[in-house]
Order: sequence, then C-alpha cells, then structure tokens
Amino acid sequence: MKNYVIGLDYGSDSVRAVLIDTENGQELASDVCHYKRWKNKQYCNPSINQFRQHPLDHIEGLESTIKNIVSASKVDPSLIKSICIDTTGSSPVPVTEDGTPLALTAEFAENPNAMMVLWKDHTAINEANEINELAATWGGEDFTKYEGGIYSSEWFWAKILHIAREDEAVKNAAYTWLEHCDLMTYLLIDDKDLKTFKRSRCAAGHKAMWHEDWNGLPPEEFLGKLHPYLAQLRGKLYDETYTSDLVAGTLNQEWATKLGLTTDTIIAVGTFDAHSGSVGAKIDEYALVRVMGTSTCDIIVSAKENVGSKTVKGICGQVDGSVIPDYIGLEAGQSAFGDVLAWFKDTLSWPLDNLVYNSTILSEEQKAQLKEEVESNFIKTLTEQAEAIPLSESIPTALDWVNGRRTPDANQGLKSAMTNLSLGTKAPHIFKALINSICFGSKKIVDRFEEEGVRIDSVIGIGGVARKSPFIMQTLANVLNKPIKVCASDQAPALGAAIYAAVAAGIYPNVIEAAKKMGSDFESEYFPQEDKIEKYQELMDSYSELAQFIENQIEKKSLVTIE
Ligand SMILES: Nc1ncnc2c1ncn2[C@@H]1O[C@H](COP(=O)(O)OP(=O)(O)O)[C@@H](O)[C@H]1O
Ligand SMILES: O=C(CO)[C@@H](O)[C@@H](O)COP(=O)(O)O
Repeated sequence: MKNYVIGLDYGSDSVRAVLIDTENGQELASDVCHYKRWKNKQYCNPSINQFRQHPLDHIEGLESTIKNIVSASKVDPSLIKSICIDTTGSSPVPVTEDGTPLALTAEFAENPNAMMVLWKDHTAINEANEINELAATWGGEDFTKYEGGIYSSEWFWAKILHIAREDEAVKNAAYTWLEHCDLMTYLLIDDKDLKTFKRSRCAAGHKAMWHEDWNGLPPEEFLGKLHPYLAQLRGKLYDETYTSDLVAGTLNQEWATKLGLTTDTIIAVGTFDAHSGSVGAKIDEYALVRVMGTSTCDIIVSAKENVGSKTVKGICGQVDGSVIPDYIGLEAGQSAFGDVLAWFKDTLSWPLDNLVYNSTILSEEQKAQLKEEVESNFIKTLTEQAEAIPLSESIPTALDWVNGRRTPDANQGLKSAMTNLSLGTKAPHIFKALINSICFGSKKIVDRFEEEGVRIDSVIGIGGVARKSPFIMQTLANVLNKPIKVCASDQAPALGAAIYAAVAAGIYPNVIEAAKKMGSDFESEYFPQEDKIEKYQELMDSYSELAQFIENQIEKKSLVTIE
C-alpha cells in the first residue's frame, strides 16, 4: 500500500509545502504562500536590523499550503501518514502559559516585540556581547564552546534578553518562548503539555547552548547573571531535546478538520531548514552542503569518533543529531548571500520606485507592465553584463558583510565596504564585485573547517541561488577550487522534512535509509576552471586585506565609543 508524507518548509519570505510518495521521494504536489504582512514590510525596521514576523503569516500559510497540496494530489487523506516542519532559526516566539503566541492576544496584536524574532534580526548585538563576556569570565563552564566559542545576536538567549530589557509588558506576559519550528509543531499536536512537549534538538543545540555535558540548557546561576527573567525562564523551558526522526504527537482535531486530514497523522519533531535541506540533498560524511538563499547555511555531518572532544572554533555549533541522529551536525554560514545582491538591486531601484513608478505620464496599467518587465530582467541582465566583464578588467573589491558576519567568528557588528571605485565603475562591475565577495566569504568558511581538521571531500549546493545562478555557482567553484554539485530539487528543505516525517511514521528504520530512497538527485555540476583559479586567488587576497582593515577599524571605533 502507498504511503505519503508532508514536508513543510518555513523560509524567510514564504512557506513551501510538498506532498511526497515515500516509496521513491516523488513530489506529487507542492505549494507556496508568501507571508502577507512581511511582504508589506510590517513590523520591521531595517535601519536598526529589526526583522519581526507576525504568527498569523505563518498560520495562514500552514492552512493554505497544506490544503492546496492535499487537494491537488487527490491522495486519500488516510494515506498521509505524517508531517514534519522545518523553519528558519534562531527565530524565537514569546508565548502565554497555554502556548498561544503573544501576538495572537488582543493586547499584543500589533507589538513587534511580541512577534517572532526572525533569524536575521540583529537588534541584540549588545546582549550577545554580554553573553560572550560572561561566558568567558564567570569562572564556570564556557557554555559557548560547542557553538563555535562565540554567541551570536541571531540566537535565542541574546534575542530574549534584548526583548526582556526593551519591553516590560512583553517580558511580563511571555510565560515561555518557543523556537519557530517548535511553535508550528506544537500548534498541530494534540498533547498541549508544554513541559513535556518535545523540543527540537537542532534548535536547542545550535542556538540555545543546550548540551548533554551540562545536562541541558545553561544553569539558572549563569542565566541569572544576565537577567533574573532568564533564570526564571530556564525552569519553563526544557531539559530533554529530541531529533526529528521522532514523534512529537498526533494531529489535533481542530487542525485535522481545517486541513482535511485524519487525527492519526503523526507530527514529527521540528527542525531547521538548512539541516533538513541537507537530508533532502542526501548529505554524507565529508560532504559540505551549502544552502544558498538569502543567507547561506553550511552543513557537515561527522561520525562521533571523528569529532571526539574537538570543538571547532568560529562556527555555529556542533550538535549530536542535529542533521542525522547519532552523527554530529556542524553548522556555519553567511548572514547575507542572495541578500547582498538583493540589497544592491533595491539600491539601484530607487529612481524606478520614486520617479518612474510614480510618474504621471504613464497609466497604471503601463506602470504595472513596466514593473513586471523590469523585475523579470533586473538580476538576469546585471548577471549577463557582469559575467561578460573579463577578469583582467579592474573591478571593485567588496565585503559581503551587509548583515554582519555569521562565520567564521560571528561578529554582527561588522559592516560592508568597497574599494577600488573609479569613474569607469558601472553597476555590472559592482554586481560582479559583490558576487566575488559572497564567494570569498564562503571560502573563508571552507578554510576554517579545513584548518580545524574537518575534512571536506565534496560540495553540494541547494537553495534558490544554487539553482538559479550558474554564474555565481561557477565563480564559487573557481574560488573554492572544488567541484560543486547542485541538488535537483528546488524544495530540498521541505523534502528533507518529508524524509524525517517518513522515519517518524515508521516507514523507514532511519534517516540514512529514508534519504537513500527519497532524497533528491543532482541536476548539474560545476568544475573549477584551471585558467581562472590563480586570478581568483589574487582577488581573494585583496578581499582578505580589506576585511582585516575594516574589522580593525570597526573594533577601534567601538573601543572609542565604549570609552
Ligand atoms: N538569479 C539569481 N541570481 C542571484 N541571486 C538570486 C537569483 N535569484 C534569486 N536570488 C536571490 O536568492 C535569494 C532567495 O533565495 P531562496 O532560496 O529562493 O529563498 P530563502 O533564502 O528565503 O529560502 C534572494 O536573496 C534573491 O535575491
Ligand atoms: O540560520 C539558519 C539555520 O540555522 C537559517 O534558518 C537561516 O540562515 C535562514 O535561512 P534562509 O536564508 O531563509 O534559507
């Protein structure tokens, strides 16, 4: 008898759902829902790096995407055995004692501090610095040691500490906090006991300093030195965590009715998008999977005996079972990748948005047509012209730090910079420089893994940029001087979630076996071009010099500010 499973992938801008045949991983239906309020830029303030999302965006997306795939596939709902949800992270949400997101209560419906704090929100830089300072000086265990030795403002405790200080009302009303992947899983299950609810190992280990060595989260004694609220919160969180091959519960009646599914549907433990994407791309030992979208996440799995007691410096954590149960999952990444190019596109669009699309000469219909044409050709034309610039021609040197630096060595206070501009520098030159910068930032990560003794034999690309930009992928292969395979599925994270769901439902004995049968194949491979490698090495040296200079300057400036 056929069995089907659903994988749900909450990205930064939209949620994607896939309905998968467990026998062969075939996708029977897929659907996407863009977050309505987020699209209208509600609750965000990019000038202070504040990025919040309203839970209604996520709940509406849950309902519409699953309903759409169930009806499009025409599969009998009783054959849909399980669902697993992956989301971005660390993206924590404050909730009441009964697990209701604060923003769904009347008092907090419009308060951004009561909403989900998206991974790329960097309002908690000071709080992350404080956590690092305390971890290094308090005299006890350094709880950052399995998280690369540096706690980031993108993560759980820094974000909660920031909100607790900034918003007394939210602090008082937030009984506890849930990572986004846990919240969406909790919403669907029947058992509503928050104390025994199975939280994600992946989220807890990579972002909340959870580790078996100290029996879970950092102790109250440590957290209390940051804020009494954090010490209190510790007791309302969790001690145990669970991998995503396990069952979190079964679908509750309310959501079974809404979605047209049965209450026998199993809901697996939640996880992060990059980690499930790696499973969808059939990650193996010594392979580096790069999820290349708005940001990058770089994932490696390693046998426990290969890692031993070694801690890898400057990455986003090494967690037992965060990707494949019983293997150590190592994560690194760039805070902006596609977003660097999106920023440039946005900047160049100023005259269009402010003058052309406001013009009284054009009718509304003409404006809409023009907008559509510009939109579909913008990145395409820039890419073509940037690619045509020979490597011998002078182009700027740029840094990829428009949203700070995630790895190596998290420092979200860093900013981007550009040198070598001249009167001859045109938009495609800058675009090419930005593409170089994101590839050089990637090389720094690969170099760090290798310097720390983590072996990388192959590179696999997944995500929007990997599939849509052959020019970026070729540049990356040249910069890394390694071949890169591109995963054929454009829904690798959702497919990975479906694979976890299949194991949770008992259809496969483990994630490795399930991924062999259900994981995506590759659609292309990029090889380094011998004649270009040396030139890219030269350009990389200029990037490294500029990076060092800017980092020193920013450090000096922050020392002056503190005085
Ligand atoms: N052809 C392209 N060339 C370069 N960047 C692109 C291209 N197409 C999309 N992008 C970038 O990819 C990012 C979106 O990646 P995607 O994987 O689709 O989403 P997400 O990161 O939300 O999961 C955006 O930053 C966008 O600017
Ligand atoms: O940081 C993580 C996972 O640890 C990601 O969720 C985050 O980079 C967001 O990924 P996307 O750019 O939305 O693919």
